[in-house]
Order: sequence, then C-alpha cells, then structure tokens
Amino acid sequence: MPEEEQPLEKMQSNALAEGVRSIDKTHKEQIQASWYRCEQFGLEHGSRPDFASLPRGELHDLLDQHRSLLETTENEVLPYYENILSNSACMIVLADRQGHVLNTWGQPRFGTASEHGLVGGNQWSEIGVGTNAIGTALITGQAIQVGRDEHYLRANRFMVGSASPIYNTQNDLVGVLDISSDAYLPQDHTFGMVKLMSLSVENRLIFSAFQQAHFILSFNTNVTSLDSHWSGILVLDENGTIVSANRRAEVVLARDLALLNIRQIFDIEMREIKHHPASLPLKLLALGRYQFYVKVIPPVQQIMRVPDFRQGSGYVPPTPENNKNTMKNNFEDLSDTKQEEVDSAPHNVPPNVIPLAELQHGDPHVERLIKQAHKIMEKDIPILIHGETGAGKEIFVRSLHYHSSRRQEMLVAVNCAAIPAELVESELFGYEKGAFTGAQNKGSIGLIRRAHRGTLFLDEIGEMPMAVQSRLLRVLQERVVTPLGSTEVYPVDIKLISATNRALKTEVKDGRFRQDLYYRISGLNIELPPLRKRHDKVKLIAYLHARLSQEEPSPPLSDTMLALLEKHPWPGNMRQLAHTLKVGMAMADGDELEEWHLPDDFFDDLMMSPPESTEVSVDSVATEPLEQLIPRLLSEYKGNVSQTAKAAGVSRNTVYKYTKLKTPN
Ligand SMILES: Nc1ncnc2c1ncn2[C@@H]1O[C@H](COP(=O)(O)OP(=O)(O)OP(=O)(O)O)[C@@H](O)[C@H]1O
Repeated sequence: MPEEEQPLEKMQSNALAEGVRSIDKTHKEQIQASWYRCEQFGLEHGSRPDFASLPRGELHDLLDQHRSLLETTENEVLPYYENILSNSACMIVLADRQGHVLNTWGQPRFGTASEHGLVGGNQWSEIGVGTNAIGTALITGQAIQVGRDEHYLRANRFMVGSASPIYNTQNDLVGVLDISSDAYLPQDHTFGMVKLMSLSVENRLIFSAFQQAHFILSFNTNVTSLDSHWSGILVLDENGTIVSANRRAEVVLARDLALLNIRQIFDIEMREIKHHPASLPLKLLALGRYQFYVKVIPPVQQIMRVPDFRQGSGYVPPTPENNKNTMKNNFEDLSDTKQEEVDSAPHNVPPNVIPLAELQHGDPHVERLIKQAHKIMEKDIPILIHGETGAGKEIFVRSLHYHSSRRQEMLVAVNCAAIPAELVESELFGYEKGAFTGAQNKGSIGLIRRAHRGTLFLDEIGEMPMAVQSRLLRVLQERVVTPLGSTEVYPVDIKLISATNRALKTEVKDGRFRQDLYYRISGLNIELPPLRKRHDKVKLIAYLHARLSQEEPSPPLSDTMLALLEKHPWPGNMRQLAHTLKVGMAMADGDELEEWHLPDDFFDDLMMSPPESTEVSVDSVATEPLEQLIPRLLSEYKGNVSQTAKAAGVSRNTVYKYTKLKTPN
C-alpha cells in the first residue's frame, strides 16, 4: 500500500471503531467533526483541492481489481436509476475505499472534468479535498449529504454531494457511490436514492457470490416489499448456518448473525426451508417476537437427485434395438455404444433443462457441434465454448451435463465475472478454517471440489484474474485441489467446460490470459453461432415460443409475426429473443402475438442495425485486439456504447475502459 494512504486508512478504522457512537451524531455534528479533522490536516478554506491523481497505469490496475464492483454497478444497478436521474444534470460517481474515482456516469452542468475534479483516478479523500460527500462517507462509514457551503474548501462549494458507502459480503467497506449536482435537485430525494443504490449494489454482490450454491432468504415486514432493496437478506448453507447477510438484516434483527443457525432466528428448520416452494412467502416469527414475511430463494444449481429404479437389482436393460428407436430421430450417429445411447436418452432431464435434441432445428453446423460435444463429455477432454452473449452457452452446458454419465452428480456453474475478484480464489479452491480474516470459521470446500465426479462450468473464463489462472492450471495438471491456508491436497475428478464471449487467443497474445491455461482448457473448441447466423432461426423462434406457451398460453405465431422476428438482428441473441417473446406474450394476454405487443427496444434494434453491417463487424472480432476493435466499432455504431459492447462481445464497462482512458483527463 502506498505510504500516503496510511493516515486515511487509520482514520477510517478509528472512526469505524467508534462504531455506534457516530451513528447517533446529527448531520450538523458530522459536518463539524469533519471540519475539525480538516483543520487537523492543516487545510485552509482557500486551499486548492489536492486530488493526488493516480497515474494512468495504476488506475488501470485499480479498475481491474474492481471490475466486479464496476460491472455490478453499471449493469445491475444503474439501469434502474438512469431514467430517474437522466434529466437532472447530475453525476453519479463510484469510488474505491480510498476515495479514488473509478467511474462516473451522467452529465453535470458544473463545467469540465478538470474544473470539478470528478474524474477517473482523482482521490476525494478528506485529507486532500476537505469535507466532501465521498471522503466523509468513507471516514464515517455512513451515508452523508454535504451541502454547498458545508464543503471545507471554497473550491468545492459549487455542488451538493450525496454519498453512501458500499460493504461487501464480509462487511468490509469496498467503495462508495455518490450523486453530485449543482444544487437544483430535490436533495432529500437524491440522498434517499444514493442510499438505495448502494444497498442495491451490496445485495447484488451477495447474490453473485452465493446464489449458485446457497439458499437465500429475503425478509420484510410487508409481503409486497419482499423484493425491495430494503429487505433483509440471509445466506444459508445446507445445514441452515447463516454464512452471510446484508447490513439491513443485521440492523433489523439487531444482532451479529454470523454463523448462527437459522432456527436461532426464525421459527423454522432448514429441512422445511429446503422443501418450501420459492413463489410462496412464509409468515415467520423472528426471535420469538417479531413477525416477518420471508421468501425462500433456492440455489440456482440444485443437486438433482431423482430416484432411478434401474439402480436396484432385477433391472434388465432394453435391447440395443429398442433403444435405438427412442433415439433415432435426433441422434442417429451417436449410438455407437450402449453407454452413449443410455446417456443421451432424455428420461432424466429435469424440466428446466432443454433436451440436447431440442437445441437445434436443422442447422447442420449446430447439429454437428452438439454431437461432437456430447461424445466428448464421456472422454477426459475439456470443452471450450465461444459465443456471443446470450447465444445459449450455459443452456447448452446444462443440457450436455444431464445427458452425460455424470448427470447424477452436480453441475457447478461459476460465473468468473460475477464473483468479486477478491473472492474468486477462495470460492473456487475453498479455504481452511480461519484461513483469512473474514473467512467463515468452519472453512469452505470450494466450488471445484463441489463438482467432484460432476461437471465444472467456468463461464466467462476470460475474466479470471491472472493469479487465479495459475492456481487453476495446477488443479488441471495435477488433478488435486489445495484449499487456501491448507497443506492438504484433495483429488478431484471433474469434467471441465469453459465458456467465453471474448477472443481468448487475442487475450493470450496480449498477455491477459495464460497461454498454457488456454491449451489446457481448449481440448474441443466450439463456436456457438449467434442467432442471426443460424440457419434454423425461424424454427428456433417457433420452438421457443411454443416452449414459453407452456407457462403463458398463447396461440401459435402467425407467418407475419415470424417474418418480423426473423428480420431482427438479435444482438442479444437467444436471451433477447426469450425476453422479447415473454414481454410480448404477457402483453397479448392469451391472444395471438401482434406487432404492437412487442417492447420498444425490439424496434430500436430493428431500425438501428441492419444485419449485414453487424455481421461484417463481428467476423473480425475474433482476431482484432480490443484496443483497435473497440474504437473502430464505436465509430461504426456512431458512439452507441451498448451496440459496441454487444458486437465486441464485451461489457459496456470494457468499452469505456478502452475509450475513456485514452482521452486526456
Ligand atoms: N436453445 C435454447 N432454447 C431456448 N431458450 C434458450 C436457448 N438458448 C438460450 N436460451 C434463452 O436465452 C437465455 C440466455 O442463455 P444462456 O445463459 O445460455 O446464454 P450465454 O451464451 O451463456 O450468455 P452469457 O455469455 O451472457 O452468459 C436463457 O436464459 C434462455 O432463456
């Protein structure tokens, strides 16, 4: 850590250690306390702000370290607030725990970046900039609004800032969100909004880290508010131990929840939670006194163990002849061995998994790649799937797993981009009891060992931090896992499937992805085509519509509607198609789907990107380095960041990274 950061760290921990005392301070007292600190730092009202701006390279590293925080804010949180804030000439700022600005969104009226200083890499600490929303929120660990004249330095009195700190699942302060404007916004509203946004980021971080393998409970006093960000959230392991919680849960229940069992909080046993339907809220008593409504959110990947009577004695397998009949239509080439015939039979596919045979409807390329991957599932060869976002990579992997001989064991899907960078290592490899501060006392087995004898799906593997790549390489070479803080080795037998929407070879060339790991994970390389390039597009659209009709009954699509859907470029691929159909069918409410039922963004895409130009851009994506590709696509799409991100197969944040950083501050 650079030396100059230490006093701030110290101040911060002292102030946090003061803890509850500062919670009761009135706003005025908080500002006075901050002004007193500024005096102690030797600041004067007329001083120029000292932003201790980071050199470009260090900012780059900082952005890399905070990628998941940035992406969670950018993709999961801002879209909900953009509409509300878009007309208000304000700036939304995300800063790290030292107060360095990581990114900004919005258009303030208060001049250029060099005038107001809210710019990437600038540090808004109290020591350098005096009382200000970001720096003061970091020191007190609480949300605060700093009015124009409450800024210690006159130079900052042109604006009002509202900031709220963000804590991670270990309750460490990881950053701060701020809305700054030049005082024409209704300020109570802005303050409420920034608090809500930081809660929302925190909740998303919890979901990203735990939703794959844990039960999550959200609770509130009102049944209609169960999905609100103000709800308490508890994360439970299989035994009902509380392994994480949001701040709201601790405040509402007024106790330290770490590692308590759920039955010590609510009048319910873990056994009952496991069998409770997700859509039905429970009415429970907390701590024997307070009544709450509770929603059970089961893990995304549940262990699917269904009884299979054939495992008992006395079962006579069918003759190969019979078996062939079942499979004939879809997998004629696959039936070289008896084992493969049984594996590809869809009898064991859970209802939420699409059978392999239904993943394609006459596209020869897709048909071939499904057959190849299905065969390779039974060999000790890893599979790497490349495809644009939403093309159906994960759906494909689920289907492969449930058609393989590993289907009785777990499919563990890990989204490497969604887990905060600092947690990837411990989540994957597990850790020993007490291995690091903040670790659960009991230790954790880790996701790789969870996938033992099953399938490990590493989604967005291109986002994996370098240090984790080296450890993963060792696991793949030696087939053993050593948890953090341990000297034990545990053998693992996993089928590895990785997926990416980046051009991994370019990442290797540019030094962002280890070459040796690339060769380890890419035994069979599969290119899953985007929807617009599929020859079975029309049949696929009709199939998806029919599948969705099981939940939301709807008459078959008319020819006119099919023709319209076929014309669309579908930059968001199957995901966008599914979303469009769902919205349209809900609007049609049981009637035939018509043009006016479809959402507005469907028509935006239809008008904005002629399919030909999209294809030209995307073809070269695989080989062109991002620093050239992104500016090129950006100008092709006339500055449209969303379209550029989709075409390059990267997040909006990556687009900003390769454009903004190149423009002088
Ligand atoms: N073959 C399919 N049939 C029906 N629906 C599909 C199919 N493939 C994908 N979908 C729909 O598209 C959504 C996105 O698919 P999926 O998550 O597999 O995409 P992905 O390629 O893994 O995306 P990302 O790269 O963003 O993770 C699914 O939730 C599902 O609704």
